[in-house]
Amino acid sequence: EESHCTSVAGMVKLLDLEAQLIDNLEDYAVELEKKLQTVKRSITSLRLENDKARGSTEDYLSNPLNSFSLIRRMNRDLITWQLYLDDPVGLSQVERIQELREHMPTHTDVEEAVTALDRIQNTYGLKVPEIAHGLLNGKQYNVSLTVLDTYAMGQILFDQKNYMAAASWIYQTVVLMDAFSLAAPLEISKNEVRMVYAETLLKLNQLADALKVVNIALTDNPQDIKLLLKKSEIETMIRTGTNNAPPVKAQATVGPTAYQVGCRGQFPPSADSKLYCLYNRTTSPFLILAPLKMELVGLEPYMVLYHDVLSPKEITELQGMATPGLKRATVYQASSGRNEVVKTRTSKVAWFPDGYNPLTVRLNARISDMTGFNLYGSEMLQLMNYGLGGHYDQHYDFFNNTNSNMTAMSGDRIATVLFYLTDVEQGGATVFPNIRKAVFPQRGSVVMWYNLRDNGQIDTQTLHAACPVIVGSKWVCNKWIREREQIFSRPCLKKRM
Ligand SMILES: O=C(O)CCC(=O)C(=O)O
Ligand SMILES: [Fe+2]
Repeated sequence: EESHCTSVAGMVKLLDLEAQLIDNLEDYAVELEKKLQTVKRSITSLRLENDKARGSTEDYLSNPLNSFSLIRRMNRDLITWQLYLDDPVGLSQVERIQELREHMPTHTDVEEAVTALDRIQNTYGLKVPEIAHGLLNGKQYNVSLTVLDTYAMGQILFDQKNYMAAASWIYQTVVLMDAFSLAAPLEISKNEVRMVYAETLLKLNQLADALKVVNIALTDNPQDIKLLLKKSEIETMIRTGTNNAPPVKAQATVGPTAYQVGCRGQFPPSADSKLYCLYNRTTSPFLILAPLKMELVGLEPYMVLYHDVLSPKEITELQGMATPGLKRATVYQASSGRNEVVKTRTSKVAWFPDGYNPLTVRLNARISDMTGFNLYGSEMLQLMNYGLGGHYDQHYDFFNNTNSNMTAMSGDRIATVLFYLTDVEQGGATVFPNIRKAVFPQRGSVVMWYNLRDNGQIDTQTLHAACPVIVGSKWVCNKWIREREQIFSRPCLKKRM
């Protein structure tokens, strides 16, 4: 599975593909036009001859040449016409669509895109009508959804049994239908949508509302059998107090979770006076020559932010290196002992060995300078690009030492270094809900934190997540540093727990 929507860079080729589809449709129109012109031209000359004859039928037919010609064309030409009309237009274009379909997004891609948009809505507490009109998290964009978009959202959320969300999107579709006129073959009927809306309300046990919707539809189409049947079905349900839908849980009215608050940029600013900014000239000798702007973000866990670490040229080179090889990111699953594609991490990644090229060598040297860690035995550099609503749900980067096959060689992930290659217009923060810290991507900056405590134990305060991107193409470069090589630079300290 290609999983198109999980990286912005990976979706670029879709636009190219769409252009090919449009060209193909145009070729089809040209073919159709040619045939149409042929038919029209023949009609003119045929009618001319026929009119002339009918002006003086006897005279016309007395001439042997006329009557011969009439007999001949009504037999032989007619057969030719029949064959011509029967010959399908644009078969090669129809075949071309079939070929192109292989590279097109699948139903699974659409489902993933629906889930992503729903995720953006939930995480940031957005309203469906606002999204539909291009108002995203308080910012108006010059783009809006069509009724086909909102209808697909509703239908697929319905199929996923997310009836609450489905109802909002289908209601939005009913509302939008007054303003939209769809052209064949893509038109949908208002009745069909109302019927689906009623069906969704039934799933939510809102019988009276469902009946109202059916009644409104009936005023437009009093004779519609399906609607009449639905009406009596709902009336029976109301009378007998039965509904085959399972009871719905009341929508929780609790406020946003700490994670959601963080994603929305609503954690209070830190009042800790031990947190400050400085030029780091000490972590490694190189920093005496080239000190780095450092901001202490937190002490437990230790977390720092470096600014202006990557140059625009380096960023462009990194993106260029990664783009052709981007693959859906995976997560280590303890249950299977393998790395697997999961719904909780939607991005694409490309891995680069330390000595891949001069840039990776330089980058790794810079990581050592910033952290004081020896990277021998650490994991490869990961270059990641997030896509539509791309995120990484709350997780820890450490394996936890019970997991011996991943940690046997080089130990656990003592620290994480995360470079931000791009600014993200909206969303996409890295959030630490337990310590109530959120780091928003800034092109060229780096966040680094310790996943293990001084005594080598895992630090559960490092729980973190990549919030869904709302608008932007979020690129990060990640390095997971392993603990074994740090035995002398950061020995386990028994006394501090
Ligand atoms: O992209 C981010 O903001 C965080 C990524 C992350 O946590 C990870 O890759 O482990
Ligand atoms: Fe992480």
